[in-house]
Amino acid sequence: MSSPARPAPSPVVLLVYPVILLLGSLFSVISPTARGTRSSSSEPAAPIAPSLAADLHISESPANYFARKDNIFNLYFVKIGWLWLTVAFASLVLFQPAYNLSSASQTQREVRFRRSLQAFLRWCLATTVWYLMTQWFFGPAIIDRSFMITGGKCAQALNQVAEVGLQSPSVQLETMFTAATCKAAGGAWRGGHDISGHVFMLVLATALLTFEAVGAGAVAASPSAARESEGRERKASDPNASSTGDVAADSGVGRTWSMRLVWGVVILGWWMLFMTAIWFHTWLEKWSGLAVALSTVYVIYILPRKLPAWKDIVGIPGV
Ligand SMILES: CCCCCCCCCCCCCCCC(=O)SCCNC(=O)CCNC(=O)[C@H](O)C(C)(C)COP(=O)(O)O
Ligand SMILES: Nc1ncnc2c1ncn2[C@@H]1O[C@H](COP(=O)(O)O)[C@@H](OP(=O)(O)O)[C@H]1O
Repeated sequence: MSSPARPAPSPVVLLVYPVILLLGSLFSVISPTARGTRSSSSEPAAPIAPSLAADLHISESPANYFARKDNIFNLYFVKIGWLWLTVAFASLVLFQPAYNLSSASQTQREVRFRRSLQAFLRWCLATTVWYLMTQWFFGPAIIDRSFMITGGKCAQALNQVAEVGLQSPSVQLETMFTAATCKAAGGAWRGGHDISGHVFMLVLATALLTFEAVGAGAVAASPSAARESEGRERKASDPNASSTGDVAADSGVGRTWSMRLVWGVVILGWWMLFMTAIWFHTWLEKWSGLAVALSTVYVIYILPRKLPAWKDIVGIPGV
């Protein structure tokens, strides 16, 4: 039997994302530093080009540490952001009582096993969308494909190929079909609509962790979970049950630190989203990244509340 529905975050919490983007974009327009950086471009100031940061060589003369592409948080947090999300997500499933199979009754085990499977399924769904959008979609990722479909190309690299007169330029050009290969070849990825991968990934990862953490946290705070931990404490005070006591103590530490890890990733993710909103991309590119991420969140976390058949498959965190 599954537990009764618990308070889950209202979809209204998702408003935090447009608010962050709005504040960041407004700051980028109002702040003399941000405007000064942008106006130093040889490109027209408006509309801000998709490859603005690349064109401005921001990392070479940063107006602000967070405007540098090589800032430590970008390199070791956002650029491997899905790994951070995965570790934080896994820590919830491993250490939160909502999922913990040890010292649980048979019925609790069944509920928790189902919850764990559904949590894994939600992670798989989100990972598949992330992967198709940013890494691979039967070749270049969807973000790269949409950029090219809207007229974007690898500008300088194309010129170089033409100037040097390479024997088979078409072969060269085929390798310029992603932003990464284009930039690696010294080209400029410009001309089309470049959905912000950072906005997409940061919104999806932080929203997902928020929904999961609130769901798991609600179970830990519910009366039935409290009764369980009381039971564990009684066993722990029993000298014949010392090993059970160790498990209870371990899970207490794990539970606390998994939540700290999750909220640490979420808060840093929100901060980096704010930085992206200030220093990178056009308004439209930020909003399109946001729209794709929120649509994914809607399907995985909001739709199951309205569609029982879908809820039976993907579940609701903590239910
Ligand atoms: C039709 C069938 C499709 C099947 C698809 C299945 C997908 C399965 C994928 C399995 C992958 C497992 C992932 C495991 C988790 C990881 O840890 S991946 C390794 C860490 N890598 C990252 O976190 C990369 C994150 N970075 C990005 O996504 C991008 O850099 C960016 C932040 C979006 C920015 O992109 P830029 O190009 O720098 O602008
Ligand atoms: N918050 C941030 N901090 C540093 N660099 C950022 C950033 N947000 C976006 N960028 C950089 O801006 C470019 C476009 O990002 P995206 O399309 O993913 O939103 C990427 O450059 P590189 O691809 O040259 O690293 C990315 O690293």
